[in-house]
Amino acid sequence: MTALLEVDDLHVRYGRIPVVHGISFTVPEGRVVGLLGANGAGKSTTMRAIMGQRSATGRVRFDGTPIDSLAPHKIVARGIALVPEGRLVFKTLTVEKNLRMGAYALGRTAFWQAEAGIDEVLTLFPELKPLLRREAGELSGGLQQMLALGRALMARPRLLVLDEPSLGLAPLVIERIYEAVLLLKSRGTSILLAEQNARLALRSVDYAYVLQTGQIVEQGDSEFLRSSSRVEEIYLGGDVESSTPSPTAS
Ligand SMILES: Nc1ncnc2c1ncn2[C@@H]1O[C@H](COP(=O)(O)OP(=O)(O)OP(=O)(O)O)[C@@H](O)[C@H]1O
Repeated sequence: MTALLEVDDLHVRYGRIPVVHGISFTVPEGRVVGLLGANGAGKSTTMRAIMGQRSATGRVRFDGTPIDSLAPHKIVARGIALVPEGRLVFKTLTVEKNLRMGAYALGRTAFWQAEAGIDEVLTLFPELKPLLRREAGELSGGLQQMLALGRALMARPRLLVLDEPSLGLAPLVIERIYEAVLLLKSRGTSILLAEQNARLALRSVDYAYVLQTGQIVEQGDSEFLRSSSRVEEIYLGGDVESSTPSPTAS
């Protein structure tokens, strides 16, 4: 299968300190690929480097074309959208304006003609519909995460890069976010998903890479990784299968 995203020998430093040490991985078209790893493993740094937000060495190709020397807005325009860790919605703008801002990556006209995209996002997250005129900062963390995901989808990306979408959210909300990931997957959206919570991610990914202190230490399909002692050792100290989040209060 052709790789939509190819990352080859990526190195990233913060000042003099190297934090990503020559990692290589691919995201095939239409697949959900996980970057799993504990806190500080280098997942966000890798995603920021792909998006051109951190300088790095190595090669990043998207749809066969190098993107590693492009400015962030050009990378977005090529068809990659990032949902950053911590959501980062525009808190003082309304929900609707936030969504329109996502379409802005496609040009000024797209900002004003975003109705079809907004309708699609509301199909995915109907909970946002009554909140379109509310300021994003008034929303709960879960709704802000839905909005952040919706805003990224407004750019009609060919690749969605999701950084820890479950972070800090209650189990019921996490279920909703992952339902949406599975729906997007069923529609053929290609996704690169960073998750600290391996048990969650392994329910959605086709294939995943395990990062530990900036290096890939394990990779495989979800079935393989569920039974990997390496994954257990890194995250769980227990059974990957048996610990799915329970649907308690949000
Ligand atoms: N702005 C920064 N300046 C210096 N070091 C940083 C910076 N951001 C991250 N780091 C360091 O880089 C390493 C990788 O961090 P990164 O955020 O990429 O990890 P992560 O796997 O995404 O974890 P998390 O879930 O905490 O975001 C860590 O050691 C972290 O302390």
